[in-house]
Amino acid sequence: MEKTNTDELPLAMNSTEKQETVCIFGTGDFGRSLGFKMLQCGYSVVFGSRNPQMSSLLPNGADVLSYPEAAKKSDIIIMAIHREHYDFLTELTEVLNGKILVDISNNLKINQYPQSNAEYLAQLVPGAHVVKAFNTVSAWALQSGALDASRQVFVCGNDSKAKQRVMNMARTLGLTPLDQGSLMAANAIENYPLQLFPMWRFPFYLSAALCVFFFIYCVIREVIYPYVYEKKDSTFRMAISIPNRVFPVTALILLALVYLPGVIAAILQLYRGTKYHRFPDWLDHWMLCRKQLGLVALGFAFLHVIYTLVIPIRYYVRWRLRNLTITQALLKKEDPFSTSSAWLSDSYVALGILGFFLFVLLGITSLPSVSNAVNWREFRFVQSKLGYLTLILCTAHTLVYGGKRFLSPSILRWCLPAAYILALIIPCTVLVIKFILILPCVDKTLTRIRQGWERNSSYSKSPLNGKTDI
Ligand SMILES: Cc1cc2nc3c(=O)[nH]c(=O)nc-3n(C[C@H](O)[C@H](O)[C@H](O)COP(=O)(O)OP(=O)(O)OC[C@H]3O[C@@H](n4cnc5c(N)ncnc54)[C@H](O)[C@@H]3O)c2cc1C
Ligand SMILES: NC(=O)C1=CN([C@@H]2O[C@H](COP(=O)(O)OP(=O)(O)OC[C@H]3O[C@@H](n4cnc5c(N)ncnc54)[C@H](OP(=O)(O)O)[C@@H]3O)[C@@H](O)[C@H]2O)C=CC1
Ligand code: HEM
Ligand SMILES: [Fe+3]
Repeated sequence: MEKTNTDELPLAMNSTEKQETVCIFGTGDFGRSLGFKMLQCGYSVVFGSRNPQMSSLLPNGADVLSYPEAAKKSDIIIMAIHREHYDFLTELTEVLNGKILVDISNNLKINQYPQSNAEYLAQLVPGAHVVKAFNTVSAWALQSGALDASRQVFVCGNDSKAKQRVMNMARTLGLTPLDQGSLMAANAIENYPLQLFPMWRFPFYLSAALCVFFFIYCVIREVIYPYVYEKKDSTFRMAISIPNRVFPVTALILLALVYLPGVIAAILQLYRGTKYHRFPDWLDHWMLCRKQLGLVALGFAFLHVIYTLVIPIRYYVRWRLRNLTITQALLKKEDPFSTSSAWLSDSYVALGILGFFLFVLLGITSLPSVSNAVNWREFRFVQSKLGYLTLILCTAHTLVYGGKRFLSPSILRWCLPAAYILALIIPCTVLVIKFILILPCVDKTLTRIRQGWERNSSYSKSPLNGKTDI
């Protein structure tokens, strides 16, 4: 067998091999935790410190030397120091020449400095190979082993051999390295741990805006309008009746907004006749947060279901039923049974239940443990095909709920239609466009565009590239 190259180190080190020595600059929280983990994983660790004698609490088995002495012991040095203290490294440029310097630092604010910490380090020590890594792992998690949320390590650097070594080291520590390219990516990697739920922000604000809008809308229609015309106090509706309109309406609109970018993208591709043009930024961003939009929608659907379950125990509902019965008894008048009403009522509830079941299924498949267990086709089947079926069922649930009242002018109050009519606009639009997109003639063109065919390109017509299917 050939000699093992350290650049392609196996996942765990072979016990017959000499232990690889890693130097860690800084004996603070992160340096100590990383050193402890590295010793556990079979590395030999040398710390560099300003006061080698004073350093306490260091893991057993690690050596502590002065910074220049420690640097000499290893060709890979982890900088567990804050950026603000990097300047002393300029005095060590000679000993650091040709070494791999791993920058693990984070800042306190996004884009705090014009230059990323890793690029600044590379500028301070031009002879070294700087690799950015480990900044998304917390010192606490490294020591306690609770790495659930932070097993991923983003790595970038200009020297691919140096980067490979750091990635192998991450794997040996039980982490998952993700190559992010050259050192130019360091800025994004440094900003990453400072972001607060970036993908959730748009769905969160959007759903909050929808809720506020529909709440005010329903209060105007169902509280202020009866008060103005009948002097009736309906404020109690704000506790259950109105939320049970606002939440399902928001859920339905958000669900439709999950599938709207897909149809907009398809229309753009058809219009441009190619898939090789970038989508506008807003569409890209929207596509990327569909999962979060969908999960927020599921949350609102859950609220609707819970609010619906309590309808029979509400005082107002029981009072109305009792009164209706007594009035009918007094008048000796009976409502005839209406089969069509029974059908309408049962159908809309059944459609709601089936829609909710598929909605939950979509939510379950988005759990990483489930989505990792299905292949790409299965995932797409559930998310795309069953997703559309969910949208159809929920839209039908609302349409049938509207039923006969739909077109009657009595549901307009101050010219305002019922909230569910507004809620149906986007879902119906998405479903109609989707229906047009899956018509065989349109679908065929779209499929060809998505396979790389271009309407206005002489390249795609060339028999040489094998795409002669025009
Ligand atoms: C509760 C819930 C949970 C969700 N969880 C997730 C999740 O975990 N992950 C996630 O990504 N989304 C998730 N979503 C969002 C959504 O279900 C998916 O993004 C879904 O794939 C969107 O479907 P689409 O048909 O619009 O997809 P798109 O991928 O945008 O496709 C649009 C159409 O183009 C076709 N198409 C797309 N790309 C190609 C191609 N390269 N070649 C040929 N045809 C193509 C498809 O067949 C489809 O008909 C979730 C939604 C909900 C409601
Ligand atoms: N703590 C964490 O969870 C994480 C930290 N990081 C990053 O790791 C780096 C270190 O963080 P952390 O260990 O928490 O910080 P600490 O303040 O605990 O440790 C920093 C160490 O830097 C050394 N140092 C070198 N020069 C100086 C100087 N002039 N003044 C002060 N200290 C100096 C010191 O070691 P000595 O006294 O031995 O010289 C000190 O212990 C930071 O860049 C941080 O962003 C990244 C991810 C997570
Ligand atoms: C177990 C599943 C479900 C049941 C039992 C159910 C039941 C109901 C009931 C009883 C109503 C009438 C409420 C009222 O009279 O005020 C209603 C309305 C409505 N439902 Fe559902 N539903 C379910 C799931 C869903 C889902 C998943 C959605 C969509 C995301 C949805 C969207 C709506 C909408 C938009 C309305 C109209 C709200 C209004 O303006 O009053 N429902 N549902
Ligand atoms: Fe080199």
